[in-house]
Amino acid sequence: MIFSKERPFLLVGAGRMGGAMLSGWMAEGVDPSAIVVSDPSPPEEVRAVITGHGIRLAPEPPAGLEPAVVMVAVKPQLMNKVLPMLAPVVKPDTLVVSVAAGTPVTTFEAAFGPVPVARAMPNTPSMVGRGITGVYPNAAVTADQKDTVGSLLSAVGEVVWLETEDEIDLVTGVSGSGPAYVFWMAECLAAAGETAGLSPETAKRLAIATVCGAGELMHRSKEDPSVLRQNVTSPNGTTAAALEVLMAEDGLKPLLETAVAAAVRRAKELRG
Ligand SMILES: NC(=O)C1=CN([C@@H]2O[C@H](COP(=O)(O)OP(=O)(O)OC[C@H]3O[C@@H](n4cnc5c(N)ncnc54)[C@H](O)[C@@H]3O)[C@@H](O)[C@H]2O)C=CC1
Ligand SMILES: O=C(O)[C@@H]1CCC=N1
Repeated sequence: MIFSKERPFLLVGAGRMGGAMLSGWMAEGVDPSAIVVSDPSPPEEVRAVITGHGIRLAPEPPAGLEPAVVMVAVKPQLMNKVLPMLAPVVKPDTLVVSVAAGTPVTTFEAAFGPVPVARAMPNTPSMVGRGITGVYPNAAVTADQKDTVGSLLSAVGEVVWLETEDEIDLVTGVSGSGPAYVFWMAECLAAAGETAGLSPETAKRLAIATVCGAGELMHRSKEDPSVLRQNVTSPNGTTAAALEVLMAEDGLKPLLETAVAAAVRRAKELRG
């Protein structure tokens, strides 16, 4: 890692995403004394992680800090306010990592000069070591810095290096926002079970266990998801009956395509 107590890792914004990664890093044994968090009001559960590990917390980037890495994890709409506050601590060799949807590399270069910038798009399963992050580095990112970003992100899940910055918006639509689609599917499955006549508790329990179990099976199996699907589907059986609805021309596939396209479009709008 290129950061240390003297030249720390500064996390700016420890909310749902920043906090999820921080929790993941603590679980993986990253040195808490090499981390500084700047956030005026982190959520209670993230504050507990910060204080529990004795991580330095400040409402603003502490003056005089010379971070080796700054990770920006605030809302894209706050960039105008946060980047000028960060400018004094970003040194020419500070690696700036942004997880913000939309905000392009040029915004960071305009704020800090020709510094190394890596745009990353993680997701909240990073909290349990099962995230996936797409990363696009600008030309100024050194091999050591790339290694550090790769190690940090792979400590909390998988890493996909991207060839072009435009791909970040696509990653956002698929895996950045994707966990919410899966949670919604679990909610809908539970609601459908309730409509069918199960108690709310049982329907929810069945839906959650099914989504988690199918996810874990897909994770551990070497088979393609389509094979795992076929393994559930007896000819002329119950699954086939349900899949006929989900796989219809106006079924889940076009719906998800429309949903992902909406997320990608929103990511582009957030560029401002
Ligand atoms: N939540 C998610 O699943 C994902 C979020 N992202 C990106 O992460 C960024 C943050 O999103 P969330 O964590 O969901 O939002 P959030 O609202 O949960 O967290 C934002 C944090 O920023 C803090 N903050 C506000 N003003 C600040 C300032 N001046 N200096 C430092 N911190 C400040 C807030 O107190 C809060 O803790 C966004 O840009 C989003 O696009 C990226 C991938 C997934
Ligand atoms: O909803 C959002 O804008 C952020 C980016 C990806 C997930 N959450």
